[in-house]
Amino acid sequence: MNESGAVVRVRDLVKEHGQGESRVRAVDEVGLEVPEGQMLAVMGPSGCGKSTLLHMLGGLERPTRGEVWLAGQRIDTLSERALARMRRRSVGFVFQAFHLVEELSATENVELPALLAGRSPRQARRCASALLERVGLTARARHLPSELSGGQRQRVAIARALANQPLVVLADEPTGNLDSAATLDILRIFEELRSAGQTLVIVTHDERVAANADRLISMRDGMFVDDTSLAGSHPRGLGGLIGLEG
Ligand SMILES: Nc1ncnc2c1ncn2[C@@H]1O[C@H](COP(=O)(O)OP(=O)(O)OP(=O)(O)O)[C@@H](O)[C@H]1O
Repeated sequence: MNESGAVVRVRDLVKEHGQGESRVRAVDEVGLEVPEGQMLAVMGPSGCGKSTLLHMLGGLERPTRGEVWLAGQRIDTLSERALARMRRRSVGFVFQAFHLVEELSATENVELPALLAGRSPRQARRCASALLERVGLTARARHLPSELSGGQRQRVAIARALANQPLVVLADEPTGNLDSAATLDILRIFEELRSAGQTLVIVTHDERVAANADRLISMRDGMFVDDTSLAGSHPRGLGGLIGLEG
């Protein structure tokens, strides 16, 4: 956290891809503060710069110009090594295509980031088992990703993103590959995380995902064209959202 109370803070952020004639400004002079515990949804037409923004927030891409701060630490100027360490410890990523390790079971996929962060095998196993229970997948813990449905895979990916108790979860189209029922499961998990005070930034094309957020930013041509608070439009801390076993 910094003095403004923001977990994520960016200033005058610009990202240009390519060179010369083919140069594209994907993010154009953007400023943003995400307070602790906020669930922020980012929407906008394809190619408007949503993923590029998310990647910069999590240190997966460096800005062309501007600053990115995570919990009071400036991250865009870190060395590659320090940046990788920061990502491992402080950011949980969830992608549309899941990106699970196909050779590892659900449990092993969730254990991996905990082990990489230096936890003992026993601690990592305990953490994975608690997280898989949290996303309703205890009964599938030994299954390989290929033996799971899309919704179940994404639930494993969310458990993995939470393994190191990240400062922020960054999700890029988390329901983009899922049917309605699986989308609802993911929404319930995000709601549960929000109630627990987890800071989340979710890039989505899905109105239902956006409607569940505290705040909605609309992007166009690399810029923010709208920033609306949705807090109060739905109750916080909805009970009975567990029971996702399946
Ligand atoms: N590595 C890259 N090299 C060149 N151009 C890129 C690269 N990544 C993104 N772009 C361009 O930057 C712009 C923003 O892309 P970005 O993927 O951030 O958009 P998006 O809003 O996430 O789109 P979508 O909703 O389709 O995922 C696009 O014009 C895209 O073609």
